[in-house]
Order: sequence, then structure tokens, then C-alpha cells
Amino acid sequence: MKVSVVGSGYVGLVTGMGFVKLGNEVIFVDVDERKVKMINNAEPPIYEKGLEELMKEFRGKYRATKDYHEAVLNSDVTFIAVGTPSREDGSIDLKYVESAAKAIGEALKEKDSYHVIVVKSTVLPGTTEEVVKPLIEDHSGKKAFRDFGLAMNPEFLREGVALRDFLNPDRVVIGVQDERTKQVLEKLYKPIKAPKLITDIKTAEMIKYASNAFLATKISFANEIGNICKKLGIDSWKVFEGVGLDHRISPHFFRTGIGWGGSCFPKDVKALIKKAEEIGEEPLILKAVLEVNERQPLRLIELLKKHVPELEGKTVGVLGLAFKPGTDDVRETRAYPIIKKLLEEGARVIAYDPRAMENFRRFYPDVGEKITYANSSSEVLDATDVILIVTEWKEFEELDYSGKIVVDGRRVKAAEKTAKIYEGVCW
Ligand SMILES: NC(=O)c1ccc[n+]([C@@H]2O[C@H](COP(=O)([O-])OP(=O)(O)OC[C@H]3O[C@@H](n4cnc5c(N)ncnc54)[C@H](O)[C@@H]3O)[C@@H](O)[C@H]2O)c1
Ligand SMILES: O=c1ccn([C@@H]2O[C@H](COP(=O)(O)OP(=O)(O)O[C@H]3O[C@H](CO)[C@@H](O)[C@H](O)[C@H]3O)[C@@H](O)[C@H]2O)c(=O)[nH]1
Repeated sequence: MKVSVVGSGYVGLVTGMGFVKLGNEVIFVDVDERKVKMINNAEPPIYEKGLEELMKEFRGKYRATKDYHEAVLNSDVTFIAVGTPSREDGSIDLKYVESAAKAIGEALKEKDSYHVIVVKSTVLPGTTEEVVKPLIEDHSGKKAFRDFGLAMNPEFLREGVALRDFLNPDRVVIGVQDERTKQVLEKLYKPIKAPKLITDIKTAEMIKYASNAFLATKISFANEIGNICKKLGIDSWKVFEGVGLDHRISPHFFRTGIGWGGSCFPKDVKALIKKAEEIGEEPLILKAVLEVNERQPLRLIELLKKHVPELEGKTVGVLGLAFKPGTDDVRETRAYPIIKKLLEEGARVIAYDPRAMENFRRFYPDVGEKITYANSSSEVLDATDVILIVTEWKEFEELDYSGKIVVDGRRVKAAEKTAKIYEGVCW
């Protein structure tokens, strides 16, 4: 099939390349000239394991453009995978989805054959039918479900293992209204071996929010229990090993520590809270889930102060800046509130991350420009005896922490074994 993907970020590029691997031809659309150029040179603009190899292997089976007409006129189905960030008040900002829908509509005006548009971006229930559909109809002069197909197909991939997740998902959710669109998506997803759940459009939208909210809740719950465990001298990882053996609960997403960051959980939980309030519901659990998560990273500093009461003028080493290992993404990384607090307390910070230093400096200039970046993790260890572990990169397991005070937000076993003084957040 000929597929176009609007928005070539973590989701757009990975799903597009996934479709290429499954035998389709893909045209990527992005407003960012740099990304378009890089993709056309088979260079991934983001770091994601296996992506570069795939782009090199399938050169010629995909291309990128800034031109919506080129993409829509030369494909059968267009996925919208642009960002849906939070506004200042936590509500969802649909400006990228709206501009994509308008531009797709304009391009569709010139097309005679049936075309399917699929919203893959995470959007609140009602958005596809109440925002995207009228914009495409107005700008194309065509009628949804008659002249063009419309669907919502949420994405569940995790960064760092995104390609693997896309190609081997736990499920594929397809929210559709008309039979023709359903058939197109079933054909496209046929090679993927996973349960396929067909729903109406707004149910598909809600499945995505309920999934992310549940996973965020699971981690905040584990962290709350973990904080209690810490005071009682109990290892919460052992506790959740026991809890997770219950098949009704499952062992996944129980890693206690400094909480969840990333481009999805924070913004999606906040957007769901806002939506609930807008319709007169008070989401008590979701608000608590968020609050636990906001407090969690600062526990690292509290624990540090037990051993280094005065941070003024002290050099603190920070290992890890990405929101999780395996990615260069720093959106909502726990490293930000931690480093901000360290600087407020007058500490000097030397940090290292194998992939995310550039992004951290650019994304958070208020703190990113005030810290020193090391060339390696051992350079951090050479520079100071006080170390905070923020992201559990594998290479941090290979270090010797002898003689160091280590406060660990993610549980790096090597530090636990070798540090002079070791504190884990919830263990
Ligand atoms: N990152 C994830 O792990 C993940 C997983 C599942 C779902 N999602 C959802 O997928 C969506 C995309 O997330 P992401 O992390 O890939 O975002 P991203 O910021 O990495 O990528 C978005 C891309 O869209 C481009 N863009 C913006 N406006 C455009 C327009 N009008 N036309 C063409 N391109 C445009 C941007 O330049 C950027 O390259 C979000 O709704 C997110 O919630 C993300
Ligand atoms: O037991 C755990 C698991 C994760 N985390 C943290 O939670 C955050 C998110 O991790 P993860 O879910 O692995 O990464 P994402 O790439 O943000 O993926 C989530 O968000 C995506 C975007 O919506 C969804 O598609 C995925 O299914 C969902 O897992 C990170 O900061 C992790 O450190 C924990 O603290 N403890």
C-alpha cells in the first residue's frame, strides 16, 4: 500500500518505517526542513534503536517532503502523527493537529479517488469527529465516510524500543465508523500478529488515555508504597516482585524510583484531568497520581542532604539526563527538577548522558546552560565524590563507585554494590 505520514517525529518516523518494513511505500511529511533533509539522506533525526539500519536498508522505499499535495496525491492513506503537547494549564494543544487537518483537506480537494485519513496522534475523545473531520471537510469540500475515510488508530509504542513495539504490539486498536476505512486498515495491519480491536472512533481515543493513565497510576502507586517502604527499611523492589506474581496484577511497570517523565504520561494525564473537569467530573485519583510524581524526584535531593547537608559550592555529578534509557528525548525528564533544585541550593553540577546532553542543553536553557557536561561517565566520577543517578543507562552498571556517595533514583546494582555510601529512593 502507499502510505503517507504527517509528522516525522518519534511516532511518525517509527510507524512509517515500520510500514516500510512490512512492504509498503511511505512518504513522510514534516514542516521541519532539517528533518525532511535528514530523512531523505537516510539519517534518522531522532535516536531510536534499529532505525538508522532500517532507513539505510530500505532506501528508495520512502521519501520525505514538506509538500502535503505530493504526499496525499501519491498515497492511499495518510496518518496524522504530529505532536499534541500540553498548554500552560495542562489542557491539550491541538494546533498541530488542526494545521495538519487543514493542509490534508486542501490537498484532498485535488484528489478524485477515495483516501483514508487516520489520526495516530494521541487526542482526547471527540477530537477526530469534532475537530479533525470538520476541518478536512471544510478545506476539501468533501464529505467524510462518503468521499474520504476517517479513523483513529492510537499508538502504544515506547521510546527506546519503539520499532520493536510497533512491529510486535500487544494489540492494535482501530477506531472506525465506515466499512471501507476498516478494510483499508485491516489490510495494512494484516502482517502484524496481535489482537486487533475494532471500536468506534471515540472509544479508540479513550483507550489510549485510559492505558497511559493506568500505567502512570501504577508507577505512582508503587512509588507511594515505596516511600513508605523506605521509612520502614523495606526494599520495595522485593515487595513488588511479590505483588507482581499475582497474575491479576502483573509484574510490569512497578519499578519504583524518581517517577515518570517523557513526552506522554505527564501531558496525557494532565489533558485527561482537564477534560474531566471540563465535563463536570473531579478526577481525584489522577490528580493524586500527578502530585505523587511531581514530588518524587525531589526525594533524591532530600536523601542527598542526609549525607551532604550543605550543597553550596559542592560539585554534584548527575548520571543520566534522558527521561529513560535508550532515547535522546528529554521531555519532562526527572533530571530537570533535580538539577534545578541543585542549582538553587548553590551546587555545581557536572552531568553526563550518552545520548541526551545536546537536547538537554537546548530544551532547558535555564539550567542546561549553567551546568558542565562531561565526555564520559567516568569523567563525572573523577570530578566528584557525590553522585546522583537519574537514568538507568546500561553503561552506568559498568562503573566502579568505590569511595563515592551515591543517591540512586533508578537502582543501578553496581552502585549499590560498590559505593561508600549508597541510598536508593525507595529501597
Ligand atoms: N513519543 C512517543 O513515545 C509516543 C507514543 C505513542 C503516541 N504518541 C503520540 O504521538 C504524537 C506524536 O508524538 P511524537 O513524540 O512523535 O512527537 P514529535 O514532536 O517527536 O514529532 C512531531 C512531528 O510533527 C511535526 N509537525 C508539527 N506540525 C506539523 C504539521 N502541521 N505538518 C507536518 N508536520 C508537523 C514536527 O516538526 C515533528 O517532527 C503525540 O500525539 C503523542 O502523544 C507518542
Ligand atoms: O516501572 C516503571 C516504568 C517506567 N517508569 C518511568 O516511566 C516513564 C515512561 O516510561 P515508558 O512507558 O517506558 O516510556 P514512554 O516511551 O514514555 O512510553 C509510554 O508512553 C507512550 C506514549 O503515549 C506509550 O505509547 C507507551 O505505551 C507508554 O509506555 C519513564 O520516565 C520511566 O523511567 C518508571 O518509573 N517505572
